Amino acid sequence: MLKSLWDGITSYFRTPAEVVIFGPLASGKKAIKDCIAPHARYVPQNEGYNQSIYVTSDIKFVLWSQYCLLNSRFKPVWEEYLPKTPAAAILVLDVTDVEMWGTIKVGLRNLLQSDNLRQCPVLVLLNKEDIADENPNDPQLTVERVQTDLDLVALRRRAGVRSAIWRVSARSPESLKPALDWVNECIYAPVPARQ
Ligand SMILES: Nc1nc2c(ncn2[C@@H]2O[C@H](COP(=O)(O)OP(=O)(O)OP(=O)(O)O)[C@@H](O)[C@H]2O)c(=O)[nH]1
Repeated sequence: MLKSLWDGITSYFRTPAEVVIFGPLASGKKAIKDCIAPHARYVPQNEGYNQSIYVTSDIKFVLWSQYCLLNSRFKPVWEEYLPKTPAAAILVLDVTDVEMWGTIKVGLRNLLQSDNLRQCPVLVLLNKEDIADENPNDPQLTVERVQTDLDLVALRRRAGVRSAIWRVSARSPESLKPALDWVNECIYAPVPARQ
């Protein structure tokens, strides 16, 4: 009883870890957030930039849609509105949206290399694998292609950050288990990034 009261008090004063979930429109960011933290509370925002915030007692989720990600002229916006030192960044892509990929990959690579995200762990989720599996002959993104186009290996080597990439489905919580373990580890057992 005393311990849970103490845990409650300390979590009230603790600064929540910030997790950025970003990606193109309708790729499944909210669905993924709902799998990670179904009871997180929505915090209404006054300003736009397609940002939504949800909080639990120890994590603040910042969800960003495509609007600002496509073009590096929005760099001042990323720099101002993205958390400065997020505990983890989760890029959610629709694995079936190959057409969109050609347009957004450069913007996303630049964003990952921005000062805000360059040194934080990056998890890429190729979401909606259930649809891709039902239509195996339709074009779909591969782990290798996304990894290469985003230069994830180079990013990891340069900044010493952790990165991972998985195909998942927000409709199948089992497929998300390794990804969620990874996020937990980033938040609760962080490895300091190289300067
Ligand atoms: N089949 C399938 N549908 C999914 C999956 N994930 C999300 N969806 C659906 O895709 C649509 C968009 O999902 P959201 O979670 O709202 O996507 P979002 O990226 O938060 O959307 P915006 O905030 O509008 O950019 C919804 O109809 C979801 O039910 C998935 O893994 N499989």
